[in-house]
Amino acid sequence: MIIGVAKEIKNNENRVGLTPAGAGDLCRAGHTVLVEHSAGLGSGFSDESYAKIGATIIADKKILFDRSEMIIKVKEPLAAEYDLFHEGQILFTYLHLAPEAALTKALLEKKVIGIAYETIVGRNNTLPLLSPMSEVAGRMSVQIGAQMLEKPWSGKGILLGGVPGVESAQVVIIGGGVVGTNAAKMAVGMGARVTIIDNSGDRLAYLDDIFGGRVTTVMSNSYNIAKWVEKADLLIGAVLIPGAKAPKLVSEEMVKSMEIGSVIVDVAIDQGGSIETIDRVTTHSDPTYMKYGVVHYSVANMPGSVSRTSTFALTNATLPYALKIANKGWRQALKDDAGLARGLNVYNGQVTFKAVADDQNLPYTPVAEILA
Ligand SMILES: NC(=O)C1=CN([C@@H]2O[C@H](COP(=O)(O)OP(=O)(O)OC[C@H]3O[C@@H](n4cnc5c(N)ncnc54)[C@H](O)[C@@H]3O)[C@@H](O)[C@H]2O)C=CC1
Ligand SMILES: CC(=O)C(=O)O
Repeated sequence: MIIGVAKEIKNNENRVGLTPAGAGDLCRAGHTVLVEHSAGLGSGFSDESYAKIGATIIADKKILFDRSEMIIKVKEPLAAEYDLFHEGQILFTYLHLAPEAALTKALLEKKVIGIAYETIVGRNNTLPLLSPMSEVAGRMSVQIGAQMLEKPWSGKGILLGGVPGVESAQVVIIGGGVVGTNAAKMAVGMGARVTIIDNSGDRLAYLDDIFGGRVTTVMSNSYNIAKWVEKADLLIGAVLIPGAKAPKLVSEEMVKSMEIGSVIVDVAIDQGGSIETIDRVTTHSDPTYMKYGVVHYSVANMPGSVSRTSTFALTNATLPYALKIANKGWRQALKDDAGLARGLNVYNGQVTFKAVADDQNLPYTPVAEILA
């Protein structure tokens, strides 16, 4: 198969879809790997490092897209990229289609085979291609939140861990999955008081166990959320209903109840955001805005700024799937792996992921029908 690794164009998106080692594995399996000129630079990989393992460097983005049977990316395509795709081309990347009507329309019109990293399911119902970036973003959410609480960033001027004789900050995390657990690890490590809110009793029991009483666990309902949002110095949004728009769990009134200079980091922004006052996606170059005196941070590609760590972690997870798709062809690979089949979001002008179809009022075609 001819596989194209495209250079990312999103603001400060420094990751790349494959490391040279990953590209090398695909070349050794007999595939042709085309890498867009300078695609790896943001993650510290030169064109030469890809050329050395047998990949071909392509200077022109359009030629790369025209020649490739499968495009491997990191982020969902932006408007400037829509026209580059062609019918029957496989797109293997994060897609986050539920809140992105224009992108969905473009992929349907182009009849792209869109396999989304974030909806592929692994053993025990895990999300193996989302998890590594959720680990990164969860950890980052606390270091970013800690900085935003500093006065020069319009925060209330408090240190997350406090000091002896002065109380530490209250961190409230809504969603105790991969992002939430990693955020809690960092916040506990920095000495903050930490509360995790989730709607799964099993998950809360697990978190209570692993943190050994160093976090408070709370069942998710609007009463509890309102109570804890009011107390939060740093509020982290980390909920997910796979493939669907994030539920808006924190209302405008709840945000108004927060103290001036408190901080919200809504990691769930890539699925549309879980906080009512998060009304825009921000960028690494302009990451925050103020509403009701509260700092709002809503960057949808947080791991893009710690690109070297993230690119290694992402390729570790995606490569086995990329190899399956390339070796067997997409159809057989999906037939052989029901979890990979859950990644198919669009095919030949049809939406094949139910939550995306429901959120966008579009007709839904089950993957089983496509594979029959
Ligand atoms: N902004 C960024 O750069 C990044 C964003 N993300 C996003 O972060 C979000 C969270 O991802 P993960 O932690 O991997 O998902 P996950 O599936 O591991 O965890 C989600 C948690 O939310 C909980 N949940 C669902 N509905 C809830 C409700 N009504 N109340 C409370 N909890 C609820 C679930 O029980 C689960 O524990 C996703 O939208 C993901 O795409 C991930 C990486 C980077
Ligand atoms: C998960 C995701 O959207 C990201 O890593 O950017």
